[in-house]
Amino acid sequence: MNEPSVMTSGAPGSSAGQDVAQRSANHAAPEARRPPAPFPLTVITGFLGAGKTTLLNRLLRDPALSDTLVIINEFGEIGLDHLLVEQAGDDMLVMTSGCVCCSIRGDLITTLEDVLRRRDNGRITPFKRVIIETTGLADPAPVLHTIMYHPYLMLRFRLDGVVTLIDAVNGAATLDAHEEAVKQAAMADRLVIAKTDLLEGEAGARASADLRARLSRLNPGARVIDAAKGEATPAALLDAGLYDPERKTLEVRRWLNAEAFSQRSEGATAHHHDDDGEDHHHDHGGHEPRDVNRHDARIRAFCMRSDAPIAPAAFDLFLELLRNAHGPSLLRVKGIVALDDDLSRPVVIHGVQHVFHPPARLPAWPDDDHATRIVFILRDMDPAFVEGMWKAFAGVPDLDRADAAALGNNPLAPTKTGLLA
Ligand SMILES: Nc1nc2c(ncn2[C@@H]2O[C@H](COP(=O)(O)OP(=O)(O)OP(=O)(O)O)[C@@H](O)[C@H]2O)c(=O)[nH]1
Repeated sequence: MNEPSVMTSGAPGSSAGQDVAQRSANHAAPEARRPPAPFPLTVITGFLGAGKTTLLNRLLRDPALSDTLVIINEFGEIGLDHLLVEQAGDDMLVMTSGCVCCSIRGDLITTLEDVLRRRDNGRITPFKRVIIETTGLADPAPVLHTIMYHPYLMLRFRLDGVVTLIDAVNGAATLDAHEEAVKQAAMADRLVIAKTDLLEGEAGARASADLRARLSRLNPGARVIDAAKGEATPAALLDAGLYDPERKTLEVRRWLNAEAFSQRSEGATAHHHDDDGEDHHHDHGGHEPRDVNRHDARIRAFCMRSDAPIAPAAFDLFLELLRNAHGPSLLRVKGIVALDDDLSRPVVIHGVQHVFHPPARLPAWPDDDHATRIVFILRDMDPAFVEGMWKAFAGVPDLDRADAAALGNNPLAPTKTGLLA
């Protein structure tokens, strides 16, 4: 059986290539020594009034979610949304101490630790899944960081996915006006458009198609779902993570969805879909915001593909540099990477801003394509910069750029004993 916790186990900051196969082998250990499987955790986000509570209400009526614990975060003193969610009691927690992206992060840790303790001690219904509904103003990143980085929570929870609600009527205006809304859409695994039933006639159909196209440009890898058409089912929204509990396998291809992104390959002419939806065979350099969708113009989504395997140490450095120097720009990074120490066993990576799961080694490639593929959703960052950095660390020759050997073995670099030593 494959390791279900591939993306959630291991210590923060550990180096590339932690061995999933080895940890899978641990599964042969007696039942008592097995760590409990981590609970899938879904984050539902979306701007104020987008339809989060309505969707949650509908989902909770489905028997597939009967063992779900819901945590609702409220902005402000009094939580009201729990009055709207029809199912209450043990399975529902309302956090009222503030916005999830600011003061509440510590509270979220305490809440999650507390529910685990109560569950482990048999004091609450044994939930099998957790859904967090964030306030409409929330940046989803800190919630994701909580379970990707906290040493205990990352053992007990695995991020199943981020579901972002967008209002079909006000969504475009909200995206124009609020950068947070764009970030929520760019970070999603599933994009749910609510209220399409309120759109009428040809103009409505056009507005709906425009919104879909805009969301797909912002976040090509996320599936777009129409709630009013009944598409927002548990099957469509849940189990969006790397681990497929149904098949008990790692669904790397589905999770990565690299095919949905425009590709940038080493040696090829830079090529990506820009925010205006046109293909461009050149780069725009600094990517200054320049059109009406000024927030969208800051987002760049692309897949970097490389046939050159990289040394584990060089890959660690590449990730470290990206994380430390450009963390705020990395809205979402997912990838499968060929390391040159073992070409048959790639590593998977997953990052949200400066927080990355420890890279985890897979027992084998998921398909015949053995190239490195990393999908990036960047804000205020040029894809060409990331690609250039990759080429430098992977040792891919490029015009006007020092290669890895030159970077690491420069005879003119200062030494302790001076240049003539
Ligand atoms: N017609 C229609 N109305 C909807 C739909 N989804 C939500 N609504 C309505 O939109 C309003 C806001 O929905 P909520 O589910 O409360 O939105 P929310 O995102 O939880 O709102 P906040 O918690 O305030 O951020 C409510 O009046 C809902 O009845 C939909 O698909 N169609």
